[in-house]
Amino acid sequence: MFSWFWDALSYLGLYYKNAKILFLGLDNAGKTTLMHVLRDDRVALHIPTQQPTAEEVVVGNIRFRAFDLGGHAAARQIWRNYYAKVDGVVFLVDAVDRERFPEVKKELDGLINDDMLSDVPFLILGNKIDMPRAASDEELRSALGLHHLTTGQGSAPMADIRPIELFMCSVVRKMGYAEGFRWLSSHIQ
Ligand SMILES: Nc1nc2c(ncn2[C@@H]2O[C@H](COP(=O)(O)OP(=O)(O)OP(=O)(O)O)[C@@H](O)[C@H]2O)c(=O)[nH]1
Ligand SMILES: [Mg+2]
Repeated sequence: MFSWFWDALSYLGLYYKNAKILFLGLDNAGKTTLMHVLRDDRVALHIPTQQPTAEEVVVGNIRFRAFDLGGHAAARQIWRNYYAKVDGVVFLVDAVDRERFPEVKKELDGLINDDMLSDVPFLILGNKIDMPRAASDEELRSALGLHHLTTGQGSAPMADIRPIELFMCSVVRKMGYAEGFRWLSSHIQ
């Protein structure tokens, strides 16, 4: 209802949704790099994240409170502490590191099947496509078993279906993730 009104406001940059999103994924996937590109519009060097950090970032018409959680095995133990009242998950994958695809799949399956996240949209970002060896969209879908899980890149709300979709990107080249965030924002109430 009145969607033209909200569209007009967001066009003018006057209306922001507020959303809590989590940046998850294995260590070295690019979560902190993405966080800083969104916040400062620049690529900085990062050491592996030890302590979770929260930042306010604005993408399109959404003001996100984004939580950057470490991805190494010990850090994954505390991911669950952040699941309450989450509006969206951004799950980053290093598309170059094929050896770890099984480990990625295991973690992603665990998240997708977690009761606390059962209504939460998942934006999966296949990162580092600036590297020539990076897996293609198709290869990554196969490796992660996404073919029967993803719900399409359209923005139309789907009744009773939890949105999950893969977008390929390069955070350092600032390519691809904006489409993903636009998709995610269209699925956050
Ligand atoms: N080639 C390439 N490298 C990237 C890209 N994004 C991130 N990286 C590199 O990947 C490495 C890991 O990035 P981080 O952002 O620290 O990864 P993280 O997911 O925060 O890792 P943890 O904090 O350990 O969980 C860094 O060397 C980044 O420069 C990208 O789009 N392309
Ligand atoms: Mg990090």
